[in-house]
Amino acid sequence: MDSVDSKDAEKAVLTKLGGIRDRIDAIDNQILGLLSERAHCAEEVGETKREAGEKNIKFYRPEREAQILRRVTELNPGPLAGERVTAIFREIISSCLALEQQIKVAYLGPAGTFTEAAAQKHFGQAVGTLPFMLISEVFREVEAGTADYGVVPIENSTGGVISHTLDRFVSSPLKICGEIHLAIHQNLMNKTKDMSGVTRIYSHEQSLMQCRDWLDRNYPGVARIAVASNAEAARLASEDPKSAAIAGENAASLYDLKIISPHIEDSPNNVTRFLVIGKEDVPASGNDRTSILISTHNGSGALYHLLEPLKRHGLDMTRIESRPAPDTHWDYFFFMDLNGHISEDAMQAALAELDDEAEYIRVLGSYAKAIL
Ligand SMILES: O=C(O)C(=O)C[C@]1(C(=O)O)C=C[C@@H](O)C=C1
Repeated sequence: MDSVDSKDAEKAVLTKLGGIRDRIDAIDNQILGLLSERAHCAEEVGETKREAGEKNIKFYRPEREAQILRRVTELNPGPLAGERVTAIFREIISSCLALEQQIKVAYLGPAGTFTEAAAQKHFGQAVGTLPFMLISEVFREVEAGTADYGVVPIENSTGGVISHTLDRFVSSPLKICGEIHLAIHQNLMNKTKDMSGVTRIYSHEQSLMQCRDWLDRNYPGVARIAVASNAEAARLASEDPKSAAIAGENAASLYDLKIISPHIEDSPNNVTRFLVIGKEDVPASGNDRTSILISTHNGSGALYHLLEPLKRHGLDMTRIESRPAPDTHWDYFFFMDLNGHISEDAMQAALAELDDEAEYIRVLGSYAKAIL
């Protein structure tokens, strides 16, 4: 191609791009107009809720949000992935909710942890988030009303259950208002991107466990040091060139660290489940889970008697965990997750029978199942 031809070709590309960009500008104008219209609707919803003057007005409606997100994901014609569409609509709803009320969400910190990422995934960027260093502090802040909701980890697909969270439910009056599933990607990071002089790798014990095989293969001689959180690990690595950290991308950008090896978790399906805790009961969304806390007398067939009514009423139990009771009165508490909502007939009938059978039973919450 001579230079005249190549100039013509370049011009043609620019003309074509210019045309497409004009279309994008026109679409953006429409999106902006529609966003503004939606935001006005949210303001109207807020005013209507205020006018209704209920004592405990619920501006945040997790069941409604779940329905919206499921609907748009189902309708999504592509080519954007469902997960991307959900994330975009989450932010729209988050910004609309902020027009109604500024809610505060406490989470297991510090900033840069996966729990922060989970809180942002669920509530969007327009809510105020407050980090606390202990799971019990997150519960306390919500119980005291300093925060409206809390986000705490409950289980990881590799590391198992987070017993601090389960145990806290035994003494707390709080309810479970939602769940969040977050794909966890662990990354090896340090200040220089050079591992030659590194003698220590810091991380949370759960993260070290999730990367154990990878570390055995790649850094068998480097000491692994468990610290309070991944973010703390990143902070330590940012202050010491002889150390590295295993943490999420949030922590890398927060502490200005460079990622040496991304996605080093042993299991490609490494997911952590988080719970949203609050003071309210959540109405049914159409695809819900119910968590209960139950204890029974010790004795032969005790657990069978708890499970039998569930089977008879056709309820699926998706998880059962046992924890020792904090006093000697009962031996064990069981945490059960059941498919369905407390307002459904089968659930009510089964729980009424369990109430007769059990020493103690409490519904921790019925809430929408996690969305993407
Ligand atoms: O439908 C409501 O109740 C609203 O407040 C509107 C809206 C939304 O933007 O769609 C905002 C916040 C709620 O958590 C749920 C939905």
